[in-house]
Amino acid sequence: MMSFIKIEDLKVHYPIRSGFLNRVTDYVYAVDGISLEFERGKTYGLVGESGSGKSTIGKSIIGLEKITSGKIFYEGKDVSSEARNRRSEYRRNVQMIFQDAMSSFNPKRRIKDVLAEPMRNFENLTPEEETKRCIELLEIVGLTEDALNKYPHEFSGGQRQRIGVARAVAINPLLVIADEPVSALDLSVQAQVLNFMKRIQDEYNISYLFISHDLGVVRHMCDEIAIMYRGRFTEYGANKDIYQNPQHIYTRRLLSAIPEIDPDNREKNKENRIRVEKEYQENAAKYFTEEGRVYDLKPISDTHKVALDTIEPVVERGAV
Ligand SMILES: Nc1ncnc2c1ncn2[C@@H]1O[C@H](COP(=O)(O)OP(=O)(O)OP(=O)(O)O)[C@@H](O)[C@H]1O
Repeated sequence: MMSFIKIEDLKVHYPIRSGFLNRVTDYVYAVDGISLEFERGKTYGLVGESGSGKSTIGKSIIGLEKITSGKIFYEGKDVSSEARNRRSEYRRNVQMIFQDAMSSFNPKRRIKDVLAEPMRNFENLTPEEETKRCIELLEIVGLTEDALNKYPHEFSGGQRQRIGVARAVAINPLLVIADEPVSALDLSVQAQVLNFMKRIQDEYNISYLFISHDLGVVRHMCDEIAIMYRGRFTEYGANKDIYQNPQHIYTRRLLSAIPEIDPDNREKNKENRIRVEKEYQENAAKYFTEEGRVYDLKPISDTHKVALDTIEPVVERGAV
């Protein structure tokens, strides 16, 4: 299948300023050379600990963050500079769901206006058509028409997140970036929101870039998964490969840290964790540079899966 969006060697380096003259003294290599392709109807997971650069990737794709270098292609066309233009064709097709819909919605606007905003920006609908579409969207995410005239604070966290999902798909985009869409919700509500996301995906053939630090949720949602560490992918592959046959020591370490629910397996799990941690401590030098950054990874197959023997030390760092 052909990809419709292609990210090529994306870098976002933030300058760190210090001293009396406020000079740039160093950079945060928030995103440090990642490549990714999106196909229709698939879910791509970005996992990694806090600060690994997940949100920065999402924000760069949707044009909220200025990219330092690299390119974004949409249907084969270089849109790297268009990504920041909120009215561009590319931006119409890329929407976002934030972690906390409450803070991303204007509290003084009714749900109808929240939902209709993307339609007003990109489509010429009559007021009747607009209302009809809003009601349809609410129904898809399990809410009723009477929500239209209410304000964001009148809804629970889960309901607001569902409204966020409805808003993101209001104009039928190709890609929705979901940055920790359920992390702020109770477990039972999480499942509900995730199920709505899946249903909408089936209905509209949407692709998701699903950003999360929760490996359980990612396993449930994603077809392909990238494991991030300090701005780079340590490993990228199909869900099954990542969970059943992780190649990189960092991936194995992350997976071994998932709490074991089944009491029968708890002891085995603990032993595994100790073994992986020992392996990690002994071998980290092979996989990370002295500054703790990941060595360059060479894609070896269609799914870009990383094999350890292809990891080579980086000789020269590409600074900004
Ligand atoms: N505007 C900024 N200026 C300077 N540094 C920044 C800026 N935004 C992010 N960073 C830094 O870039 C790195 C990556 O941040 P990012 O938010 O992308 O990580 P993340 O993996 O999404 O983490 P989290 O899960 O905590 O959201 C972090 O070290 C962060 O401190």
